[in-house]
Amino acid sequence: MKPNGTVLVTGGAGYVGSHTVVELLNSNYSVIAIDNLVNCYAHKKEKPESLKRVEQLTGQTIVFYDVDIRNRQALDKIFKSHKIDSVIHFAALKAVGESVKTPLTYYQNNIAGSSTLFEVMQANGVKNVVFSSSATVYGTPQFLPMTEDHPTGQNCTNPYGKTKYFVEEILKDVCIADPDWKVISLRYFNPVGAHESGHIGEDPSGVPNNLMPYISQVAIGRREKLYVFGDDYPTKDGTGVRDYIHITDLAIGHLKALQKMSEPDFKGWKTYNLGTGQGYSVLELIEAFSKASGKKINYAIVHRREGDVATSYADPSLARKELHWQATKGIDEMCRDTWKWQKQNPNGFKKE
Ligand SMILES: NC(=O)c1ccc[n+]([C@@H]2O[C@H](COP(=O)([O-])OP(=O)(O)OC[C@H]3O[C@@H](n4cnc5c(N)ncnc54)[C@H](O)[C@@H]3O)[C@@H](O)[C@H]2O)c1
Ligand SMILES: CC(=O)N[C@H]1[C@@H](OP(=O)(O)OP(=O)(O)OC[C@H]2O[C@@H](n3ccc(=O)[nH]c3=O)[C@H](O)[C@@H]2O)O[C@H](CO)[C@H](O)[C@@H]1O
Repeated sequence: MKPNGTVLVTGGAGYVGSHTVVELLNSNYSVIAIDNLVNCYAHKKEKPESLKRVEQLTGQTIVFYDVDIRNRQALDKIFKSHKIDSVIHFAALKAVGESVKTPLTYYQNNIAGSSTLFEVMQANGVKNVVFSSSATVYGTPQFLPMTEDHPTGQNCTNPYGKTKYFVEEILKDVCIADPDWKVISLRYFNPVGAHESGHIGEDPSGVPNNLMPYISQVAIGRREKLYVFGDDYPTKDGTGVRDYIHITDLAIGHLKALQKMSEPDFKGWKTYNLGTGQGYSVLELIEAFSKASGKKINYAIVHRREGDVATSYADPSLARKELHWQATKGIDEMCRDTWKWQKQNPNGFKKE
């Protein structure tokens, strides 16, 4: 075991999980990753490709279990076979549109799955957890920039967003019932980019729902053009404005949360925004990506996407003050690293 202890990472083979595992290994944590492979690529059920790449990058080994967080017995066995100090809980389904069509699948996976995980943790005396939440819990912004005390839950327009809100509420109640629990919920704004090596990155299956991977697939020639969802918003150029954050900055935020929870006076439930505090429009992102890649990004303006807001960006000052965390990478690095990953892996993790 390494000096900083052992972290169980659920959903460790996914986009945010794999980048966080790199930073954990590089910072003297031992890692046990679990994933049910529902949204990551594994050749013939071997260790997921993302984690194999993380092992190559770090020169270290990751203990991996192909386990679903809803499988109580399998989880319990893992907790009984290792001395686990903390959990970082990424495992979830995350496609907004899909969640509207199949809400029960989302509630089952994200809420029942999380509550099973917390029960097994409690039974095994592991009571430290960092939870992957999202700015989506704020719903339509009532003021900007959004601080952590912005109301949550009221305007969550889709089941995915509600699962994040409900799991936060569950964790608050767990902390009230048992003061030994230490919980940090990190509300991510818009994670983009890739590890600077280009070895790991975001690998959406099918047509990307999110802007950055879509732009990047246009640049590499996998898609003909980007559809810009609306240019009539009350923003600088009429297109939607978001707070994009580099995935490595986001990953480091999880290490800062673990450090915070290890302080002797830390107790209960806390939440922090992870964003840069800076908003960029769709057209600005297209321009930055064009510059980084040297490619023209073809696009067409189409109607607004249902459920989208005009502008969303964080007030990240609480994380700066209390976690001593601050985003260090700007939009040019986000585009540069996305492009490096895309160029080196035109088909993502799956070699075709
Ligand atoms: N990427 C974003 O834009 C974003 C923004 C805000 C919040 N989040 C949250 O961060 C977390 C990680 O997101 P990501 O972008 O890495 O997604 P991802 O899909 O790349 O990673 C999630 C991983 O969890 C696994 N998984 C899903 N359900 C599981 C289950 N029942 N048991 C075990 N493994 C399971 C998937 O196979 C996948 O590898 C999620 O909770 C997501 O909701 C992501
Ligand atoms: C409604 C929705 O899906 N919300 C999710 C999406 O938020 P966001 O809608 O903030 O992220 P996104 O990357 O889907 O869109 C960013 C901006 O790009 C625009 N855009 C996006 C794709 C595209 O093909 N064309 C285009 O114009 C979109 O209208 C928005 O103004 O992703 C977040 C994580 O990063 C969260 O998971 C949100 O819950």
